[in-house]
Parts: sequence; C-alpha cells; structure tokens
Amino acid sequence: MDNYYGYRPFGVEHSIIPERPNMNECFTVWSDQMDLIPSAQNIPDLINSFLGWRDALAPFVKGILDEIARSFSATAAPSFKKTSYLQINNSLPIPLERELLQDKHEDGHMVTVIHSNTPGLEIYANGKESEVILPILPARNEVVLSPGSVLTALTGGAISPLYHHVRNHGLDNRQSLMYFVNPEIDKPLYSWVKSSRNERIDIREQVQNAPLMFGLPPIEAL
Ligand SMILES: O=C(O)CCC(=O)C(=O)O
Ligand SMILES: [Fe+2]
Repeated sequence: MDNYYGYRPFGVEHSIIPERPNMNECFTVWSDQMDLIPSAQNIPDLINSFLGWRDALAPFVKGILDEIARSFSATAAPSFKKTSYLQINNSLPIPLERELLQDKHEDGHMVTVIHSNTPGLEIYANGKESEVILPILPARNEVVLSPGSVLTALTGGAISPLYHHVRNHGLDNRQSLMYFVNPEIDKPLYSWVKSSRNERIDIREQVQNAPLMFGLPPIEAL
C-alpha cells in the first residue's frame, strides 16, 4: 500500500465505513524502519523528534504492560518495538455539520498512548454501548493510555477495549500524537488467561489483521 509509512493524506483511513474517512491527515513512523519513509533523509529533525518521543514512552509502556501481565500470572508482557508505531494526526478544519472527525472505534492494538493539543477526544466511559461519553484532554505533561482489543484477547476479556471518537469543534490547529503498541508476532502469542475449553489461544492472527477494519494493511514485523 502506498502512503502507509511517513505521510498519509486524508481519505485512506476510516473508523466505521470507507464512505466516512477520518477527517485528518497522518504521519507515521514504524519501528526503526526510516528507509520505508519517502524522503526521510530530508526531514531528520522531524524523524529524530518522533524517535525521541518513542524512546521516552517505550519503558513507560513496558512497565505498565509487565505489571498487567504479572497480575495474570504471566512472566512479562510481549516485546513490542518492532510492531509498534508513532502517528501524528492533523485534523482538517471542516464545517460543524460533520459532528465527528473520527467515528466511534477502538484501536485494535494492545494499548495506545495518546497526547493531543486541543479537545475532541471523547471516551465511552462504560464500555462499547456506554451512554456516558466523556471528553478527555490530557494536560501538557500528561498522556492517556487506552487499552485495545489485543489486550482484551491477552487478558481473556478481563480488560475491555476503550471505545472513543473525535468530536469536531471546528478547530483549525488540532493535532494528536499516538503510540500504537502491538505485540511482536514472530513466535506464537498465547493469551494469558485460559479459554473456557481450558486452552491458551494463539492470538497472532487477530493482532495482524486488526488494521483491516480501518482500511489499512495487516501488521508486519519490521
Ligand atoms: O485524535 C485523537 O485524539 C485520537 C485519534 C484516534 O483515536 C486514532 O487515531 O485512533
Ligand atoms: Fe483511536
């Protein structure tokens, strides 16, 4: 797929249906694979800021995931660097008739670390069908950690995915920066909790194929 690494224009990615694309353009940095980004050599400052942010977040994410894994009697969380990526979304200024910049979704990853500079993000506080929808705006020195359906699979359903959408406030300078964290898939990845048939399920296919729901290609181990 063109436009998967580096700059991705508006129109490629959707949350529910392709006819309603997410109203933002993106820039993504996957793993350490700078050679996949067109013209990366011309934008070293941008790339280095992305990697600096990723390297600051990775130990924090590992600490939290290890703690969760241990509470389910797993030794540690799976490695995640090669299958995870940073993405900045630049929201497009559009008329308020379009209520949502991104429709309701969960990210389909293990966790997402989010920071945004202006309001818009709203969470379904009591699960997918929640009637309580709360705006979330991290302070300048805060991030939001959002669980996705891969963590749900790992925990046998104990941790639900956090459904959210992005409201259009008609702002012309809204950016959000996400670290989308996926477990590596070079060897079987078993859920931490046994199924009702007393088995541990290999969840690699789920990890790999989750982005298809947004019109994006499967996860690759880079
Ligand atoms: O823009 C935001 O605040 C969140 C973006 C988001 O949910 C996503 O890209 O998956
Ligand atoms: Fe999201």
